[in-house]
Amino acid sequence: MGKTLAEKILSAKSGKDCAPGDIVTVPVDFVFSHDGTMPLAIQQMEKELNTRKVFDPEKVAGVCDHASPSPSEQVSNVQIFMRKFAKENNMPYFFENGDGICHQIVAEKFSAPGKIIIGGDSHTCTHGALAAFGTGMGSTDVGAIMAYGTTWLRVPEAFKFDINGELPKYVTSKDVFLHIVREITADGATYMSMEFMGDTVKNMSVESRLVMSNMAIEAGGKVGLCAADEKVRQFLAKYGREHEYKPLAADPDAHYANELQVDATKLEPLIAYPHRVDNVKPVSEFAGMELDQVCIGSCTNGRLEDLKVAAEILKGKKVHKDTRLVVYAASRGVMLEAMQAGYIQTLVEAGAAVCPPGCGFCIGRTVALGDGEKVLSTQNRNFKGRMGNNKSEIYLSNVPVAAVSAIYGKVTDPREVL
Ligand SMILES: CC(C)[C@H](C(=O)O)[C@@H](O)C(=O)O
Ligand code: SF4
Repeated sequence: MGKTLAEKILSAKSGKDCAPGDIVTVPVDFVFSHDGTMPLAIQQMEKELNTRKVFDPEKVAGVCDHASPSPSEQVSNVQIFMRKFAKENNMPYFFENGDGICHQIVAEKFSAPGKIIIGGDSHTCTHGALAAFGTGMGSTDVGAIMAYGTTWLRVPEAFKFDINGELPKYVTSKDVFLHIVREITADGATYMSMEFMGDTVKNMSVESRLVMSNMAIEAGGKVGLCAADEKVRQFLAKYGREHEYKPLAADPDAHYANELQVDATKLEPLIAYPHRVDNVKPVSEFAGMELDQVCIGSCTNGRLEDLKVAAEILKGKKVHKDTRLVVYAASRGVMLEAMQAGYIQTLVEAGAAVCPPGCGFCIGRTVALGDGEKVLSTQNRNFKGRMGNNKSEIYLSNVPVAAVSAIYGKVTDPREVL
C-alpha cells in the first residue's frame, strides 16, 4: 500500500518500511530551542545525561525570541545562560534579540523536504509546509536530542485535508485552518499527521502554507504536512538553498485514518473568539465590536505577504484613535524586505507601533493587555491570559480583517468596506 507523507519521511529516516503505530528511532537533522525552553533543556542534559556537550554544533540552535529584546533582569540572565552554552559548544547558529521568531528563522535557513526538525516549541509543526517532519517536544526530549542527535517517534496515523477551489477575496489560508479546527475541534487530530492537499494548497504560496502547518498543533496534530513542489523549490532558492530541494508527496493510494473535504470557494473570513481556537464564527457575527488593540505578526502571520497586505490596506489611512496597532515581522529578513518594499514606512505612517522581530505580543512577555481589553490578533492562540492578562479577550483573524479593523477601531469585514 502507498504511504502518507509522514510514513514516507519516517520510513526513509528510520530505514524501515514503517506503518502507523510503529515506534521508530530516527536521526534528527536540526534541533532548536528558545529563551522559553532552552534553559530547561540544558539543565536536563546536565542532570539526566551528565553532559553539556551537543552532538553536532552545526545542527543545534538557540533563539532569543520569546521575550526579546529582554524586558527583565530575569530574562536577561536566562539569555546569558543560553549564550554561554552556545559559546562553550562553538555553535555557529545562535540567534539574538531582533533576529526573529525561531520558526521563521528555521524555515528560512534550515527546513527542507524530508528532514526531521525538532524544536522545544509546540509550533515546530510549521516546518511541515516545507515537507519536513517538524514537531515540538518537551525540554527533556530536546535535551536528549541536543546531546545524542536521535529521537524516537510513534508513526502517526494521518488525517487528509483535501482542499479545492479558489479562495474568495480577503479569505486566506488562516481561514482555511480556522474552518478546519471548527469542523474537527481543537483535539480532532491529536497525534495525527495532518496532511494538507488539493488544488487550493497547490496554488498557495509557501508563506500561506506555513500558516496552516503552523496551526496544526491547535487541532492536536503531531505534524502538519504539505507536499514539496516547485513552490517549495523556489522558496528554498530565495534563501540560497535550492540544493536542499527534493520533490516529496504522499502516494495516491496512501491510507488515511480520517478525511475532510474543504470547498475553498464557500469559505469566508472567520474569527476565533475567546477563549478557544475552535470557537469559530464568521467575521460578520462580530462586526462592530470595539477593539482596544489590533496585532499583526507572530509565527503564524508575520511574513512578507502578510505585511504587504496590511500595508496595502493601511496605505494613506490612519489607525482609529481609540485603537492601537502593534506589528511584528517574523524575522529580521522579513523586516528588511518589508522596509525595502516600503511596507514598514506605510505602517508607521498609519500609526502602527512597529517592533523588532520576535514573538512580542503573542505570548504577552514584551507587550501585554490591560483589564477588560479586547484585542484582535493574527496569532494562533487565544487562550485566557495568553497575551499577559486574564481579564482580557483575544479574537483571532486573518491579516486583511485585522488591518481593516485597525482603521475602523472595531471588527470590520473587509468585503463590506474595501
Ligand atoms: C513558550 C513555548 C513553550 C510555547 C510553545 O511551545 O508553543 C509558545 O511558543 C507558545 O506559542 O505557546
Ligand atoms: S510567535 Fe507566538 S506562537 Fe509563535 S513561537 Fe512565538 S509565542 Fe509561540
